[in-house]
Amino acid sequence: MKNTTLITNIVVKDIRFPTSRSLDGSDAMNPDPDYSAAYVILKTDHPDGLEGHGLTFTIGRGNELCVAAVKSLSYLIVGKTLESFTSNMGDFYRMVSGDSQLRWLGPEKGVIHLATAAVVNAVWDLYAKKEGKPLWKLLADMSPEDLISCVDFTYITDAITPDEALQLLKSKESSKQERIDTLLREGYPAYTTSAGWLGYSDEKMRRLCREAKAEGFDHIKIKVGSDLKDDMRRAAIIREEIGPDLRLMMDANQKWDVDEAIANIQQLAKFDPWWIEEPTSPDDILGHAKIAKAIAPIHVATGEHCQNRVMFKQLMQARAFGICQIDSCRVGGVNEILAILLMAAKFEIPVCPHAGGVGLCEYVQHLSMIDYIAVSGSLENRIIEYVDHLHEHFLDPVVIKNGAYMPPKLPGYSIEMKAESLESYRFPEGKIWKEIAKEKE
Ligand SMILES: C[C@H](O)[C@@H](O)[C@@H](O)[C@H](O)C(=O)O
Ligand SMILES: [Mg+2]
Repeated sequence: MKNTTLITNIVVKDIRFPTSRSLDGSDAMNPDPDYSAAYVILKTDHPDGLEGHGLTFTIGRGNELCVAAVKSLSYLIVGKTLESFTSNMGDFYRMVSGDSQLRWLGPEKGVIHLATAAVVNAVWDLYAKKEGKPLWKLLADMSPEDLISCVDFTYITDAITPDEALQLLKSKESSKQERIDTLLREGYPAYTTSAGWLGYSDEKMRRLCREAKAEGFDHIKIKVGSDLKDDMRRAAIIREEIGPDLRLMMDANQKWDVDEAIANIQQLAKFDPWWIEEPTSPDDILGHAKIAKAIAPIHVATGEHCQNRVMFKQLMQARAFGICQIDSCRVGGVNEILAILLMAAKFEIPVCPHAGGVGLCEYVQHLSMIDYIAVSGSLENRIIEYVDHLHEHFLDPVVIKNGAYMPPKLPGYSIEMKAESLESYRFPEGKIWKEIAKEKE
């Protein structure tokens, strides 16, 4: 029997969920998000019909641009074998992110990089399925040398060299099993954003806070950045519900200028936030550094719009944030995430992934788990975002127990959606969107 797997075709779908109707996911910058995915299926000649699935997250209009960008990248993938990629994952990443003509659209940022993430993650999903392991376990079973070979160190060697990274992984190697056992027993701690979306009424917020507490969450995030008076009022309600001991985080979704952020956070400080997220433009490294200095010991958190490892490097070098929020499909997929995890471990900055979107919880649980098992080796001040939306569309949805993510068991990257969901939510032809169009007529 041949043991190579040929990728015969890529299918790309524009999948959108009408979440703006219930204001799920709403924040000061994004008042009406429709959680969406440019969804990729790698078809293969594997006798069991193995497929690699991946997606990149957007919030509605423009999702078709990511779909088109995936189509542009597909010539790099189709007609090649999985094994030609997995024999050197670092070269594979450089090949996809470095195409001599497509690179002009980035490099490594914007729509082309979102599309890169969908494709790269689909290849990792296929790889993990072929090996019969969940992605976190596939990575956990790799030697330090193999993990390092997945990483593109281009432009980051001034922050971490391949040799330093290798030593870091080696120092954690002998104790990996203990941490795997901890995860299997207790899971990875989570926080919830589901109570604090900006569009929710006070009543709904109060009810969701109580539910979150009862479910075992001890960290809760709320949206701010609309109007300071209203932010203060909502923060007071939440504190009243959760009491003084639970940790409260605040997310401004890039609403403020630098000095405005400092002034507003100084007011909000009376509600004792643990971090303030995306206080200003995601591209403003020095602005974040100024804010971080002014508001300490409150931490600055950012990353969901941080476009690549080079930007993360600068945020770390400038001590511009205290919490690193990787996003599974904003940067170029698993390979680039590993680069960021390694830098964060070296700079001793906790990684708390962003997961407010469709499929992001399913993705990032694997990333935090590999961070704990093999890279940082720590759970201190580390917590994965959880949002309670759209999990029912996935074949292997996240399992939360007592406020913690339990390690996925099925092979792959947990991102495969049910066939019926892919059909019904296809934009604009799916049943759901046809109904919405009719209502509007
Ligand atoms: C539009 C989205 O729901 C965002 O509000 C969300 O990703 C958010 O920033 C988060 O931190 O989860
Ligand atoms: Mg956020």
